[in-house]
Amino acid sequence: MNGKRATAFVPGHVTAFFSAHPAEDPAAAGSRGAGLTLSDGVDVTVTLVDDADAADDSPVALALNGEPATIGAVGDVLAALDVRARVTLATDLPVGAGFGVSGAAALGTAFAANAAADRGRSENELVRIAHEAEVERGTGLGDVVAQARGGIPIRLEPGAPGHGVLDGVPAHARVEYVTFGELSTEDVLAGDTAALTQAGERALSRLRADPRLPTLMDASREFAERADLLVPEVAEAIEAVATAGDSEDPDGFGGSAAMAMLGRTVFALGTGLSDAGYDPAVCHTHPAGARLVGEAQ
Ligand SMILES: Nc1ncnc2c1ncn2[C@@H]1O[C@H](COP(=O)(O)OP(=O)(O)OP(=O)(O)O)[C@@H](O)[C@H]1O
Ligand SMILES: CC(C)(CO)[C@@H](O)C(=O)[O-]
Repeated sequence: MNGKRATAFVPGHVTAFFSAHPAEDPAAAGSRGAGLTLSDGVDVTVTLVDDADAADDSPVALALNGEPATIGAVGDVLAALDVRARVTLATDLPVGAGFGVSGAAALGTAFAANAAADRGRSENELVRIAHEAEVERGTGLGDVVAQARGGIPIRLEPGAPGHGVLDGVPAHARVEYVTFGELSTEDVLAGDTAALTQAGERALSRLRADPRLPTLMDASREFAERADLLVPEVAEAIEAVATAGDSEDPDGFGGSAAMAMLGRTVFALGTGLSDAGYDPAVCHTHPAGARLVGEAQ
């Protein structure tokens, strides 16, 4: 066992709306759209494994909150960096429910493997490697670049650094969320995305004209309906938050909830879900992007 290890933290990311932009080159493929990065995220620890200790040819043994798991993009990132490792993910976020856990796992693995194995790659190179892996696995299009940036990212042009262009909504907010279950990103992206992309482009125009959080939330609600992605439990919660209104909310965000893409998840600003009688998880928008948090021999 080599034992060298490093840990990275990657914020969660809920997409408020998006349009899909496939391309042959995975670095050029991606999405336009906007979302919130979250202080709830994923701690990714990469521990190097000697060739002699590896049980088989696979570059990775992955554990998610202590249980064995498979996230294809993680193995692809290690292969791209020519690293064999054990990867452990620790997170409070639900998986497969619209929080970008697969993107966080890929990006955190890139940062931590580069540090543990001293690969000498730059941040843009590591973001590109993670983005390509995520796109090729069909588990996300824009989460990685958003999670590398932090804040409230607007994805103006799709793709990895060198292709994509990012902006942001200059704001900070308390965020509440409730998850009713998973929605497969792979299935939605593999289907017909024409209506979704039209709705996503419209939402982006609205946010570019008025880059404020209430507009982001409103554009997100309209997108979910137009793209026909709204699921009944989420629609009910959005309605309940709107009905509970804004009188109790010191941040002035009362009544504002939307659906996280792509999951059976509702997120709200301020105290929207608590005011509506739900028992949400609570976090904040995250001011910064993915970062290394520790290295050890
Ligand atoms: N316990 C688990 N539940 C769901 N998916 C899991 C689990 N363990 C591993 N996975 C893998 O994690 C990945 C989840 O990716 P998916 O893109 O659906 O969700 P996500 O990244 O959490 O959210 P988003 O919808 O924002 O992309 C898949 O590759 C799936 O195979
Ligand atoms: C496709 C997606 C909604 C999956 O979470 C996300 O990666 C995005 O916004 O591109």
